[in-house]
Amino acid sequence: MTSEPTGPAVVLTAVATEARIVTRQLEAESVERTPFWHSAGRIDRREVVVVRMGVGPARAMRATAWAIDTFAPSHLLVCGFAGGLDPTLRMGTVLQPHEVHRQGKPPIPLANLGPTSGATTILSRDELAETPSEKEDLFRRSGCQAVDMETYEVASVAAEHQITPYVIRAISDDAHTSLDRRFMRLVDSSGDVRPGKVVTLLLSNPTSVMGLMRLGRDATIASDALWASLRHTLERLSRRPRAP
Ligand SMILES: C[C@H]1O[C@@H](n2cnc3c(N)ncnc32)[C@H](O)[C@@H]1O
Repeated sequence: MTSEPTGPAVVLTAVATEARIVTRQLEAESVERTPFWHSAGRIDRREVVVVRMGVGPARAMRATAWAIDTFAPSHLLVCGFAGGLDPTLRMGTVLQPHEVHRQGKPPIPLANLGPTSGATTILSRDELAETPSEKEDLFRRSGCQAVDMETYEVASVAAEHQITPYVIRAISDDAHTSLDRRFMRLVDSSGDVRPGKVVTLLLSNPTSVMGLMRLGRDATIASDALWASLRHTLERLSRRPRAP
């Protein structure tokens, strides 16, 4: 039996929109921008640090190593969006996968709060899964219900420190939806929206406003569901040290 770790719960996010879902609920004490944007404070009296890793596996590895070294977290959580691969999953569905997969590597188990309805797995890859046919193909080959770009690296770095992360992801683009690459360029590598790029896109392609509005609506549905699930998880964590 190890003694209960005293550090904060660290919530790892990729893009600014994901971080904001948590920071707007945080009684924040501090915000720092380097080496990774992070905000420390309290949610329901629990110490929480929200870290913005940026998008993709390389940043996820560096941010996870840095967060573990810096905060000695009592719990590590990954919170954000995912693409749906299973065609029955709808926009805003929240998943707490029990295992993360990556092509050519062994699956890594994830922490779970008690029995969940059905075993869910998530696939991490280097790129976005953009079109319905690409998602269908990934679903057939991997069997995973959802896809993202950071969870595998977070879990593998955490495992080196004997930590098993909790992963909470909401479907922001389901298996029937195409993600428009132009919209992803509106976000820089550290997960910030680039306002200049938004204006350029709208001027060069006025119809893109429809896509932007849909993206905004989908993100709102997913955000509300994600926060509800994260809060519930944080409440239940208080009775458990780290992870099984
Ligand atoms: C865009 C951000 O949200 C996650 N994400 C959301 N949708 C997808 C998708 N279709 N493919 C891959 N990653 C996705 C990634 O993890 C990334 O950080």
